[in-house]
Amino acid sequence: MSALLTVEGLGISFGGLKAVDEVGFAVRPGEIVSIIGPNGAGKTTLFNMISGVYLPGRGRVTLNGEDVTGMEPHLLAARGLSRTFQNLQIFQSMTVLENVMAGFHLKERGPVLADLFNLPSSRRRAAEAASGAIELLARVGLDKAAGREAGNLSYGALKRLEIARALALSPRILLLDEPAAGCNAVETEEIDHLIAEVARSGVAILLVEHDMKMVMRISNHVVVLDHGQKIAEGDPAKISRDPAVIAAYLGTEAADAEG
Ligand SMILES: Nc1ncnc2c1ncn2[C@@H]1O[C@H](COP(=O)(O)OP(=O)(O)OP(=O)(O)O)[C@@H](O)[C@H]1O
Repeated sequence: MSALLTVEGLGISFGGLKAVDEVGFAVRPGEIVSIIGPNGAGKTTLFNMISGVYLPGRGRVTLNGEDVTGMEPHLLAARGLSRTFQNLQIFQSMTVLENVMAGFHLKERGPVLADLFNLPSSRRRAAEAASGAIELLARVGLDKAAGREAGNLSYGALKRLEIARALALSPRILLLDEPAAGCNAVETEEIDHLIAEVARSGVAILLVEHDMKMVMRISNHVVVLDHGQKIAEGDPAKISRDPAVIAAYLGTEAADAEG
């Protein structure tokens, strides 16, 4: 199957530092691709360039055959690219249902006047968003929590809520920034299953994650960064025995031990 997302020669510098340097890879529909690497390797910066948060200094991002390099996040969302963030961006005082409905409203962007005057078209959209949101909550195992205030959920449930909200945009590709960070083993496994189920439905997944066991369990393909450069890529089995990858991680541990 041809690639949905293609990244070619992508790079950015901050001052004199090449935070990401000439990185390229591709993601196909239904595939789970993970970006790994030691702290400061450039993973989040790469994500930020792909999702329109940073303007790349060099290179190209192609989504479904269209050059989308440097395109703003809402325009990327309209083209089927949705993302979550490392630090949860949930509205804590809103209900679980309202949080997912907010995702639908991002997609719809209905006429403001219709909403202001509470016209039938606006009420219909709200009803559709509510039923769509409940379906999504069932998919992530949170339908019974629909009426609860989001701030009262466990951390793992909040992470799943964030994925539900990203899915409200009906993405073709979902970028997940550390979806299991801060989760215990049971919560991580629930997120594992959810990501695998979303991929099986045909959505491409691009993941940044520190939990190496999770990465090796669920990824079809792994891209390894170190000091902004791609040092390896391949399936999990190949990556786990790649000498350059082992050296990059051991180098970090040695530095940590010295510090
Ligand atoms: N906005 C910025 N301004 C200056 N330097 C930055 C900026 N963002 C990132 N950097 C630097 O770019 C490099 C890559 O950082 P990045 O956060 O992308 O790494 P990472 O692999 O995501 O790390 P971690 O695993 O710790 O999240 C680091 O040296 C970082 O200090």
